[in-house]
Amino acid sequence: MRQFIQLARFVTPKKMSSKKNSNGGKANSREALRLGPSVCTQFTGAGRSAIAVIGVAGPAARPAVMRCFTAASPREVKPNEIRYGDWHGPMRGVDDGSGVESVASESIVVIMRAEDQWEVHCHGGTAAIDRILADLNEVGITSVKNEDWPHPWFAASVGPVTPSLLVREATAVLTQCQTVRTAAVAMDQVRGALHDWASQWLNVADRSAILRAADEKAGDDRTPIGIDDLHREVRAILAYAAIGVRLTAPFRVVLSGRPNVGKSSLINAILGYDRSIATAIAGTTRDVLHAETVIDGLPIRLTDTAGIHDSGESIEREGISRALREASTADLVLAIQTPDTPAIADPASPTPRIDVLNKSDLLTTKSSANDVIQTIATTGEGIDVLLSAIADRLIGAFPPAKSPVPLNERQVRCLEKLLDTTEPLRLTATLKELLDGPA
Ligand SMILES: Nc1nc2c(ncn2[C@@H]2O[C@H](COP(=O)(O)OP(=O)(O)OP(=O)(O)O)[C@@H](O)[C@H]2O)c(=O)[nH]1
Ligand SMILES: [Mg+2]
Repeated sequence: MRQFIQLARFVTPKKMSSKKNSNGGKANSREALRLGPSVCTQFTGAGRSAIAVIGVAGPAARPAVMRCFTAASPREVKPNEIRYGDWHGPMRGVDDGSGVESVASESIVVIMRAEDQWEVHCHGGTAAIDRILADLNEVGITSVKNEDWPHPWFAASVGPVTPSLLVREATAVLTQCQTVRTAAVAMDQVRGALHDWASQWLNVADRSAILRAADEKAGDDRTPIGIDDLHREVRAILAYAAIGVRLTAPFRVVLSGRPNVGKSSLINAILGYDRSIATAIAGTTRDVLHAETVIDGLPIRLTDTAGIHDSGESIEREGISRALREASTADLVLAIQTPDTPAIADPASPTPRIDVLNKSDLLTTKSSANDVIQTIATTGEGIDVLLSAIADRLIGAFPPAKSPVPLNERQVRCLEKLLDTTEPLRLTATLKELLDGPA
């Protein structure tokens, strides 16, 4: 769709608050440019961050930014030069002769990457970001999702020159990651880890080398890569699928144990604030309660649950069955016990578990158990060791740097399809589908 965008009128902050334009209220920006579609998107991750980056691209990028932004210095904007100034939004009243409306402004930084590619760097809070995007929309710039970003320059600066669907999907996931560790895995895919792996195998399949290799005798140096290698690599990549497809969701860590062992006190000690009610009365927590935090760069959702015991009372029974359900679907269970209350977690359960001996201040003799972490929730003792153990357990499952990792169900399905065939034409089609979607 073609759009009309009015030419920017450059006004200093002082003039912004004046009641009349310098030409007596007659607008000098009525001249309109016929321009192609221009778009904007938020490049930085979801939630709050220190600084947010908004991309603006297209033929209307310059006039749109200039209509909303006044640089501190009136020098001409040059490519890649950082320009500091005020974002005041579109100056209403410029064209209707009523004078210019005074609007609150944000201090921001603008960088022109190319004539039609601009970045606005602003405060990372959602209010600032939403306001700038809304202002850009008002001057005719359309908001798009990251994966729909039509200008390859962002991905091109970090990944393959023409981003494949795979890389665009990774870029979209990257913007949703909330911690450094999860973002690093997504960033590796934006840089082309899975893309390059799939492209290399596509070359091999294209040349029908896989069939030849399958026919070669084992140990023949001329054809070191074959279908078995491909399938082995696919299985290794799929082993990271569980992490890759939920990089944007936190790991679920559930505290489980009998009543009164200190589950709620522990969650409060880990979080550093009183999220959960902890009292001396057994049966205080009756329902499931969640709290999000970050441990060693990993997004974690901690879950406090009702103490598990035989109960005849219906509300408590419901709380206990919810507690058991949460524990059975967790990424990690913290099985809490005390010197006088044993653990109840099922040792045969496949859910990874860390055993915690809380109320270790009540130990009458020193415990020699190495595989149990001792804590005193009420003083915070042992909490740092517990945090390291949680991170170690979860990070252990993380792919090493630069590993190809599938980030969504579509990618996982394509990889699984590769395991179902040895036929080069089908391999070629599936690798192409992995890279760029169905033909
Ligand atoms: N001495 C000692 N007391 C603790 C410790 N941790 C918790 N407590 C106390 O134990 C009591 C029970 O703590 P909670 O955190 O409510 O225990 P809970 O496991 O959540 O209990 P329910 O919600 O009833 O299942 C409270 O009085 C806490 O102050 C500890 O490490 N040492
Ligand atoms: Mg509790």
